[in-house]
Amino acid sequence: MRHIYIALGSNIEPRKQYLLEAISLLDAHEAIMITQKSAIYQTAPVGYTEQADFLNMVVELNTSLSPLELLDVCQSIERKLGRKREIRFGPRTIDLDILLYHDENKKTDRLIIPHPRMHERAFVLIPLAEIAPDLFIPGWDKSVVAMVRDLSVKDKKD
Ligand SMILES: Nc1nc2nc(S)n(CCO)c2c(=O)[nH]1
Repeated sequence: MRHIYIALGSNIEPRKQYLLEAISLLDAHEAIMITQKSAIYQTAPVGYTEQADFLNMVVELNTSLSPLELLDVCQSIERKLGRKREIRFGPRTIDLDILLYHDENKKTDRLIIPHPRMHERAFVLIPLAEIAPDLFIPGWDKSVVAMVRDLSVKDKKD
């Protein structure tokens, strides 16, 4: 089965509501079907640390949309939920990042898949391992996968 994974994040209240609304907007799209949702994890900000904690999660979906068509839908949901791109890595109402699109590799000025920073982000890897424990991620060794899978059990928030 071919799968697509999207990471979601929010650190402007009401964070959980923004996550749930984004998922419902994705699932309401006629060409998108959400097939799995991770738990929601509260995570300390990485990169730009002078901001509030995030709520993060990952969803698995199937779609007939192309990667760029899916990106257009994600960006329209971000706009609809009030995403303002003031500070590049700053606070946001909602963030939707395409992580993996089947086994496609794509590098354009709009979209790079697999997501170029997913391998260094526990706030992505832990929810992803929770819903796709057997996913083979190039560049990962088994010990990392086992550690991340253990963490995903311990750190679930709800
Ligand atoms: N914990 C955490 N830190 C982050 N830093 C940035 S930028 N972001 C936005 C990622 O696109 C996050 C995030 O979603 N979660």
